[in-house]
Amino acid sequence: MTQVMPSPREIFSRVWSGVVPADVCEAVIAEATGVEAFEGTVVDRDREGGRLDHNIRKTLTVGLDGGNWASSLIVRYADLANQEIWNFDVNQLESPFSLLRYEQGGHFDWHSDVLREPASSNTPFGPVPAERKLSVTINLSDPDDYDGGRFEVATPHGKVITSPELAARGSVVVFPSTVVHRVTPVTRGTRWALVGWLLGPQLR
Ligand SMILES: O=C(O)CCC(=O)C(=O)O
Ligand SMILES: [Fe+2]
Repeated sequence: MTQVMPSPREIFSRVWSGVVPADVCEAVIAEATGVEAFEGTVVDRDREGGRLDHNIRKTLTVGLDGGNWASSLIVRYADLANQEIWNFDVNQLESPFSLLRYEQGGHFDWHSDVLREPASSNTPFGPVPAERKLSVTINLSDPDDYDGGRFEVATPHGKVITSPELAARGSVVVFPSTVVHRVTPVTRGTRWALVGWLLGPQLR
């Protein structure tokens, strides 16, 4: 029987289980030390910087500059997944990227990450509007340190995909930024995640 390869459009995420060593996860979390965390906002077309809405999102964010060493983790896995599956035209990491902390009750309801960035002149394409095309999450916490806080993806047909292998500390998930996803409420402890987005010229 011949196997029919799925279209990249039918592949909603690429997961690596436990690939980032625990001491590296610790070192990433330590980047938050002494940096002020701000409450994550949700997109509001009428308000620059978005708005707070704890029904949709309750996270604490530390912004890390694109030059921070941890960016190489995001870029590496985005690049691997992109070569393997989607082959999107991406050319830069959004800066700053995010170190997220979910305390008890922290969650991030169903959303996509699509965001049109203002025209930027530091791309090889000159001053073109950039779009988020690939999203990356790295699970930095030990699964023993929290309950809940599961990352899930929804397909366009409404099927929810939970990847149990993502629970292992140091697991990575890469997905097209258009893919709808969520993080279920943390019911105990603290969950840390490193999150970043690869940008590219506007889709046309
Ligand atoms: O915490 C996560 O794993 C995902 C966070 C997220 O979806 C986002 O920041 O857009
Ligand atoms: Fe997201």
